[in-house]
Amino acid sequence: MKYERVAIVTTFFSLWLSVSFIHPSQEFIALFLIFSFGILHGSNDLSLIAKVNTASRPKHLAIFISSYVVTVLVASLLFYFIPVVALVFFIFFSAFHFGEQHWSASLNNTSRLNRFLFLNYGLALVFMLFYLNSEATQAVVFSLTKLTVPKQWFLWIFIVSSSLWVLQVLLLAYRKCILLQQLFFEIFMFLIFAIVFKTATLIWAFGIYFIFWHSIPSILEQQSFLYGEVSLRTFIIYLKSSFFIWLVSIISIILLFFWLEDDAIFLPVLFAFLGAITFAHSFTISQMFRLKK
Ligand SMILES: CC1=C(/C=C/C(C)=C/C=C/C(C)=C/C=O)C(C)(C)CCC1
Repeated sequence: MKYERVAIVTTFFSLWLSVSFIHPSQEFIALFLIFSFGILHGSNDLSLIAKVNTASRPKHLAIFISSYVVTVLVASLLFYFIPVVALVFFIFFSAFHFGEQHWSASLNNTSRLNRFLFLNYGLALVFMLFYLNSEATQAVVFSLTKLTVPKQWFLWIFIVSSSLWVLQVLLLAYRKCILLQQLFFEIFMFLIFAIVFKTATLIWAFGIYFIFWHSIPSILEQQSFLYGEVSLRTFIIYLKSSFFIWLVSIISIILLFFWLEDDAIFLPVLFAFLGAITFAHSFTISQMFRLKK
């Protein structure tokens, strides 16, 4: 069965969970999924880097790995010293990264226009989530930056970016690069996401998209890129090869949690942590898609 169908059924099931479970349970399931599948999908980057650089010399690989580590360090420092700048970059990178993963089956990532579509799709999705959970988002952003972002900003960025991605897909359909049905399907899915985002709490709403529409498809894509097929056998190889980095990430988050005396800033710090690893991760995944085409 195509994974997309599984994701649709799971999304409806998550919607049912959103109405039947009260807040702490939604938060608990979301954090469990983010820590398991969410962190896992970014834990195999070193194998991807090694595969992307197979043709090159070990020196090239070493430079690539060092720049990965430096990017994570610089991003962490940026979150600590200039959180506003870090957050803006983080949202843009994440939006592009979500869009690229979402459209990877239908569009290549070498065309500038397609890359602009990925960015607008991701921005529309992320800002729809923020707008429909504006108070909770404002609270997390405030703890990170000490700034209150007006709710209207979320709405305007959503309106502009969603109009742009719909227009671009219409253009692609006109040029016969994409079927018009796909546009209807994507708009339909956006409406489903809007219902989910409105019904669930911020973290559960984010978790539903991040896990079922981003992390799991990304793991499947990485399995096929690294080991040539998607099967239980290659999933076990994937698990083994990402286990160490996954464990280090989880231990770091747990240490951070105990180190922070104030529980209220755990969520902002978790997002800053995700942010620090997102820059290098999204770059690695882009390289993977580039090579796959
Ligand atoms: C939901 C949410 C935020 C954004 C989170 C994002 C955009 C996460 C992206 C993670 C990625 C791309 C991980 C790696 O693949 C903010 C702005 C922190 C504020 C409050 C709630």
